[in-house]
Amino acid sequence: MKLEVRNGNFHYMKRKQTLPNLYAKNVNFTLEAGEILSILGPNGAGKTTMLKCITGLLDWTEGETIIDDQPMTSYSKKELWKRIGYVPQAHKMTFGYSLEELVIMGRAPYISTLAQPSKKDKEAALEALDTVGIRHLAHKSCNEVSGGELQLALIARTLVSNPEVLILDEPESHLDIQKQIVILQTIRRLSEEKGISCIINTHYPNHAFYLADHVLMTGKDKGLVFGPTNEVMTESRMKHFFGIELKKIIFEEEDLLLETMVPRALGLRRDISTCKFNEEI
Ligand SMILES: Nc1ncnc2c1ncn2[C@@H]1O[C@H](COP(=O)(O)OP(=O)(O)OP(=O)(O)O)[C@@H](O)[C@H]1O
Repeated sequence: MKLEVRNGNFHYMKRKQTLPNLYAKNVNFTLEAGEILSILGPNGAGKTTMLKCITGLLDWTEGETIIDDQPMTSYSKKELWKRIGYVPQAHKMTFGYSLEELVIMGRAPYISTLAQPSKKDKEAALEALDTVGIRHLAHKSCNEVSGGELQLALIARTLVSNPEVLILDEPESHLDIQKQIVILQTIRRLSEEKGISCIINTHYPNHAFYLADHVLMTGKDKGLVFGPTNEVMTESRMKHFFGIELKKIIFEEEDLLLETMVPRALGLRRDISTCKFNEEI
Protein backbone atom coordinates (compact mmCIF):
# COMPACT_ATOMS: atom_id res chain seq x y z
CA MET A 1 0.00 0.00 0.00
CA LYS A 2 1.21 3.52 -0.79
CA LEU A 3 0.36 6.00 1.96
CA GLU A 4 0.74 9.74 1.45
CA VAL A 5 -0.03 12.77 3.55
CA ARG A 6 -0.56 15.99 1.64
CA ASN A 7 -0.41 19.32 3.43
CA GLY A 8 -1.62 17.87 6.77
CA ASN A 9 -2.41 20.48 9.42
CA PHE A 10 -4.11 19.90 12.76
CA HIS A 11 -5.49 22.06 15.62
CA TYR A 12 -7.24 20.74 18.71
CA MET A 13 -10.58 22.45 19.41
CA LYS A 14 -12.17 23.26 22.77
CA ARG A 15 -15.81 24.39 22.98
CA LYS A 16 -15.76 25.01 19.22
CA GLN A 17 -12.70 27.29 19.64
CA THR A 18 -9.46 26.46 17.87
CA LEU A 19 -6.67 26.06 20.43
CA PRO A 20 -3.61 28.17 19.61
CA ASN A 21 -1.02 25.44 19.14
CA LEU A 22 -0.75 23.78 15.78
CA TYR A 23 0.40 20.23 16.44
CA ALA A 24 0.99 19.34 12.85
CA LYS A 25 1.90 21.93 10.27
CA ASN A 26 2.32 21.27 6.58
CA VAL A 27 2.96 17.54 6.95
CA ASN A 28 3.94 16.05 3.60
CA PHE A 29 5.37 12.60 2.97
CA THR A 30 4.98 9.45 0.92
CA LEU A 31 5.52 5.94 2.24
CA GLU A 32 5.82 3.11 -0.29
CA ALA A 33 4.91 -0.54 0.46
CA GLY A 34 7.33 -2.18 2.91
CA GLU A 35 9.00 1.10 3.95
CA ILE A 36 9.40 2.20 7.57
CA LEU A 37 8.97 5.77 8.79
CA SER A 38 10.03 6.86 12.28
CA ILE A 39 8.54 9.96 13.87
CA LEU A 40 10.79 11.66 16.42
CA GLY A 41 10.32 14.80 18.46
CA PRO A 42 10.23 16.08 22.05
CA ASN A 43 7.38 15.30 24.49
CA GLY A 44 4.22 17.12 23.58
CA ALA A 45 5.42 17.87 20.03
CA GLY A 46 2.35 16.19 18.58
CA LYS A 47 3.59 12.76 17.49
CA THR A 48 0.60 10.78 18.80
CA THR A 49 -1.72 13.45 17.43
CA MET A 50 -0.08 13.06 14.03
CA LEU A 51 -0.48 9.25 14.05
CA LYS A 52 -4.17 9.70 14.84
CA CYS A 53 -4.59 12.15 11.96
CA ILE A 54 -2.71 9.86 9.56
CA THR A 55 -5.01 6.95 10.40
CA GLY A 56 -8.23 8.98 10.40
CA LEU A 57 -8.85 8.62 14.17
CA LEU A 58 -8.70 12.44 14.14
CA ASP A 59 -9.64 14.54 11.11
CA TRP A 60 -6.93 16.76 9.62
CA THR A 61 -8.01 20.42 10.02
CA GLU A 62 -6.52 20.91 6.55
CA GLY A 63 -4.95 18.49 4.10
CA GLU A 64 -5.53 14.76 3.73
CA THR A 65 -4.22 11.22 3.88
CA ILE A 66 -4.13 9.46 0.51
CA ILE A 67 -4.12 5.68 0.17
CA ASP A 68 -3.14 4.16 -3.17
CA ASP A 69 -3.85 7.50 -4.85
CA GLN A 70 -7.39 7.75 -3.36
CA PRO A 71 -8.36 10.04 -0.46
CA MET A 72 -8.67 8.05 2.77
CA THR A 73 -12.17 9.44 3.22
CA SER A 74 -13.31 7.56 0.08
CA TYR A 75 -12.78 4.19 1.84
CA SER A 76 -15.29 2.72 4.30
CA LYS A 77 -14.06 2.44 7.91
CA LYS A 78 -14.34 -1.34 7.70
CA GLU A 79 -12.19 -1.52 4.55
CA LEU A 80 -9.69 0.88 6.14
CA TRP A 81 -9.27 -1.07 9.37
CA LYS A 82 -8.64 -4.24 7.39
CA ARG A 83 -5.73 -2.50 5.71
CA ILE A 84 -4.34 -0.39 8.58
CA GLY A 85 -3.29 -1.78 11.95
CA TYR A 86 -2.99 0.75 14.81
CA VAL A 87 -1.02 -0.27 17.90
CA PRO A 88 -1.60 2.29 20.68
CA GLN A 89 0.73 2.83 23.65
CA ALA A 90 0.31 -0.22 25.89
CA HIS A 91 -1.28 0.37 29.27
CA LYS A 92 -1.84 -2.31 31.84
CA MET A 93 -5.25 -3.86 31.29
CA THR A 94 -7.59 -4.15 34.22
CA PHE A 95 -9.88 -6.69 32.64
CA GLY A 96 -9.26 -10.35 32.32
CA TYR A 97 -9.39 -11.28 28.64
CA SER A 98 -6.95 -13.98 27.58
CA LEU A 99 -4.35 -12.97 25.00
CA GLU A 100 -6.17 -15.16 22.47
CA GLU A 101 -9.43 -13.27 23.12
CA LEU A 102 -7.63 -9.92 22.90
CA VAL A 103 -6.15 -10.87 19.55
CA ILE A 104 -9.46 -12.21 18.20
CA MET A 105 -10.89 -8.70 18.75
CA GLY A 106 -8.59 -7.59 15.94
CA ARG A 107 -10.69 -9.78 13.58
CA ALA A 108 -13.64 -7.40 14.08
CA PRO A 109 -13.57 -6.12 10.47
CA TYR A 110 -14.15 -9.74 9.35
CA ILE A 111 -16.81 -10.71 11.91
CA SER A 112 -20.37 -9.57 11.27
CA THR A 113 -22.18 -7.77 14.09
CA LEU A 114 -23.46 -10.12 16.85
CA ALA A 115 -21.73 -13.16 15.25
CA GLN A 116 -19.44 -15.34 17.35
CA PRO A 117 -15.79 -15.66 16.25
CA SER A 118 -15.39 -18.70 13.97
CA LYS A 119 -12.79 -21.46 14.01
CA LYS A 120 -10.99 -19.52 11.28
CA ASP A 121 -10.87 -16.40 13.50
CA LYS A 122 -9.36 -18.44 16.35
CA GLU A 123 -6.77 -19.98 14.02
CA ALA A 124 -5.85 -16.53 12.70
CA ALA A 125 -5.40 -15.31 16.30
CA LEU A 126 -3.10 -18.21 17.18
CA GLU A 127 -1.10 -17.71 13.99
CA ALA A 128 -0.65 -13.99 14.79
CA LEU A 129 0.51 -14.86 18.33
CA ASP A 130 2.93 -17.32 16.73
CA THR A 131 4.29 -14.60 14.40
CA VAL A 132 5.24 -12.43 17.39
CA GLY A 133 6.59 -15.44 19.31
CA ILE A 134 4.07 -15.72 22.18
CA ARG A 135 1.62 -18.45 21.09
CA HIS A 136 2.44 -20.31 24.31
CA LEU A 137 0.80 -17.46 26.26
CA ALA A 138 -2.51 -17.64 24.33
CA HIS A 139 -4.57 -18.68 27.38
CA LYS A 140 -2.92 -16.35 29.88
CA SER A 141 -4.91 -13.37 31.05
CA CYS A 142 -3.86 -9.84 29.99
CA ASN A 143 -3.43 -9.15 33.73
CA GLU A 144 -0.90 -11.93 34.12
CA VAL A 145 1.58 -11.10 31.37
CA SER A 146 4.47 -8.63 31.35
CA GLY A 147 4.35 -5.22 29.63
CA GLY A 148 6.49 -6.54 26.77
CA GLU A 149 4.28 -9.60 26.25
CA LEU A 150 1.18 -7.39 26.26
CA GLN A 151 2.82 -5.09 23.71
CA LEU A 152 3.54 -8.09 21.46
CA ALA A 153 -0.09 -9.24 21.87
CA LEU A 154 -1.30 -5.77 20.80
CA ILE A 155 0.86 -6.08 17.67
CA ALA A 156 -0.62 -9.57 17.08
CA ARG A 157 -4.12 -8.09 17.47
CA THR A 158 -3.47 -5.85 14.47
CA LEU A 159 -1.83 -8.65 12.44
CA VAL A 160 -4.99 -10.82 12.44
CA SER A 161 -6.63 -8.48 9.98
CA ASN A 162 -3.65 -8.84 7.59
CA PRO A 163 -2.88 -5.11 7.52
CA GLU A 164 -0.75 -3.54 4.82
CA VAL A 165 0.36 -0.71 7.12
CA LEU A 166 1.18 -0.86 10.83
CA ILE A 167 1.05 2.33 12.88
CA LEU A 168 2.82 1.93 16.22
CA ASP A 169 2.89 4.49 19.04
CA GLU A 170 6.09 4.06 21.07
CA PRO A 171 5.82 0.25 21.05
CA GLU A 172 9.14 -0.21 22.86
CA SER A 173 8.65 2.24 25.72
CA HIS A 174 8.60 0.78 29.26
CA LEU A 175 10.34 -2.38 28.06
CA ASP A 176 13.70 -3.81 29.04
CA ILE A 177 16.45 -3.91 26.41
CA GLN A 178 15.84 -7.54 25.44
CA LYS A 179 12.08 -6.99 24.93
CA GLN A 180 12.76 -3.80 22.98
CA ILE A 181 14.92 -5.81 20.60
CA VAL A 182 12.20 -8.47 20.20
CA ILE A 183 9.70 -5.73 19.26
CA LEU A 184 12.11 -3.97 16.87
CA GLN A 185 13.16 -7.21 15.16
CA THR A 186 9.49 -8.25 14.85
CA ILE A 187 8.63 -4.94 13.16
CA ARG A 188 11.61 -5.24 10.79
CA ARG A 189 10.74 -8.84 9.92
CA LEU A 190 7.10 -7.93 9.19
CA SER A 191 8.26 -5.20 6.83
CA GLU A 192 10.85 -7.39 5.08
CA GLU A 193 8.90 -10.66 4.86
CA LYS A 194 5.32 -9.45 4.50
CA GLY A 195 5.96 -6.07 2.84
CA ILE A 196 4.06 -4.32 5.65
CA SER A 197 4.83 -0.59 5.82
CA CYS A 198 5.25 0.86 9.30
CA ILE A 199 5.01 4.26 10.92
CA ILE A 200 6.50 4.24 14.39
CA ASN A 201 6.78 6.93 17.04
CA THR A 202 9.94 6.54 19.07
CA HIS A 203 12.12 8.46 21.53
CA TYR A 204 15.20 6.36 20.74
CA PRO A 205 17.57 7.59 17.99
CA ASN A 206 19.24 4.17 17.68
CA HIS A 207 15.85 2.54 17.07
CA ALA A 208 15.23 4.96 14.21
CA PHE A 209 18.68 4.13 12.80
CA TYR A 210 17.91 0.40 13.01
CA LEU A 211 14.42 0.48 11.56
CA ALA A 212 13.67 3.50 9.48
CA ASP A 213 14.04 4.26 5.79
CA HIS A 214 12.71 7.75 6.47
CA VAL A 215 12.45 10.00 9.51
CA LEU A 216 9.93 12.74 10.20
CA MET A 217 11.17 15.05 12.93
CA THR A 218 8.71 17.44 14.49
CA GLY A 219 8.83 20.06 17.23
CA LYS A 220 5.81 22.38 17.44
CA ASP A 221 7.23 25.87 16.74
CA LYS A 222 10.48 24.35 15.40
CA GLY A 223 8.86 23.12 12.22
CA LEU A 224 9.08 19.72 10.68
CA VAL A 225 11.52 17.86 8.48
CA PHE A 226 11.06 14.65 6.49
CA GLY A 227 13.72 12.72 4.60
CA PRO A 228 16.03 9.68 4.49
CA THR A 229 17.12 8.64 8.01
CA ASN A 230 20.78 9.53 7.56
CA GLU A 231 20.01 12.96 6.19
CA VAL A 232 17.55 13.88 8.93
CA MET A 233 19.31 12.36 11.94
CA THR A 234 22.30 14.69 12.21
CA GLU A 235 23.80 16.24 15.34
CA SER A 236 22.80 19.77 14.28
CA ARG A 237 19.20 18.82 13.54
CA MET A 238 18.84 16.99 16.88
CA LYS A 239 20.16 20.13 18.59
CA HIS A 240 17.57 22.22 16.76
CA PHE A 241 14.62 19.98 17.70
CA PHE A 242 15.64 18.75 21.17
CA GLY A 243 17.75 21.71 22.31
CA ILE A 244 20.64 19.50 23.45
CA GLU A 245 23.91 18.34 21.96
CA LEU A 246 23.92 14.71 20.94
CA LYS A 247 27.06 12.98 19.73
CA LYS A 248 26.59 10.58 16.86
CA ILE A 249 28.47 7.36 17.44
CA ILE A 250 29.17 4.90 14.66
CA PHE A 251 30.61 1.55 15.67
CA GLU A 252 31.76 -1.13 13.25
CA GLU A 253 32.36 -4.76 14.19
CA GLU A 254 33.00 -7.33 11.47
CA ASP A 255 30.13 -6.80 9.04
CA LEU A 256 27.87 -5.04 11.58
CA LEU A 257 27.44 -1.31 11.81
CA LEU A 258 25.84 0.33 14.83
CA GLU A 259 24.70 3.93 14.75
CA THR A 260 23.45 5.74 17.80
CA MET A 261 23.39 9.15 19.46
CA VAL A 262 24.20 9.94 23.07
CA PRO A 263 23.75 13.23 24.95
CA ARG A 264 27.06 15.07 25.40
CA ALA A 265 25.75 16.33 28.76
CA LEU A 266 26.06 12.81 30.14
CA GLY A 267 29.82 12.73 29.47
CA LEU A 268 32.02 12.46 32.60
CA ARG A 269 35.53 13.71 33.20
CA ARG A 270 37.08 10.30 33.70
CA ASP A 271 40.22 8.51 32.64
CA ILE A 272 39.41 5.93 29.98
CA SER A 273 41.64 3.42 31.78
CA THR A 274 38.96 3.24 34.52
CA CYS A 275 36.44 1.85 32.02
CA LYS A 276 35.88 -1.90 32.01
CA PHE A 277 34.35 -3.70 29.04
CA ASN A 278 34.13 -7.25 30.33
CA GLU A 279 34.28 -9.10 33.58
CA GLU A 280 34.28 -12.73 34.64
CA ILE A 281 30.74 -13.58 35.74
N1 LIG B 1 -7.78 16.08 23.17
C1 LIG B 1 -6.90 17.07 23.30
N2 LIG B 1 -7.30 18.37 23.39
C2 LIG B 1 -6.41 19.38 23.48
N3 LIG B 1 -5.08 19.20 23.50
C3 LIG B 1 -4.61 17.94 23.43
C4 LIG B 1 -5.48 16.80 23.32
N4 LIG B 1 -4.74 15.67 23.25
C5 LIG B 1 -3.44 16.08 23.32
N5 LIG B 1 -3.37 17.43 23.43
C6 LIG B 1 -2.16 18.25 23.52
O1 LIG B 1 -1.46 18.15 22.30
C7 LIG B 1 -0.06 18.15 22.53
C8 LIG B 1 0.58 17.04 21.75
O2 LIG B 1 0.23 15.79 22.35
P1 LIG B 1 0.75 14.42 21.76
O3 LIG B 1 0.27 13.34 22.68
O4 LIG B 1 0.38 14.33 20.34
O5 LIG B 1 2.33 14.64 21.88
P2 LIG B 1 3.51 13.57 21.71
O6 LIG B 1 4.55 14.23 20.85
O7 LIG B 1 2.98 12.26 21.26
O8 LIG B 1 4.02 13.50 23.21
P3 LIG B 1 4.85 12.35 24.02
O9 LIG B 1 6.19 12.24 23.38
O10 LIG B 1 4.93 12.93 25.39
O11 LIG B 1 4.02 11.07 23.95
C9 LIG B 1 0.15 18.07 24.03
O12 LIG B 1 0.54 19.34 24.51
C10 LIG B 1 -1.22 17.71 24.58
O13 LIG B 1 -1.46 18.32 25.81
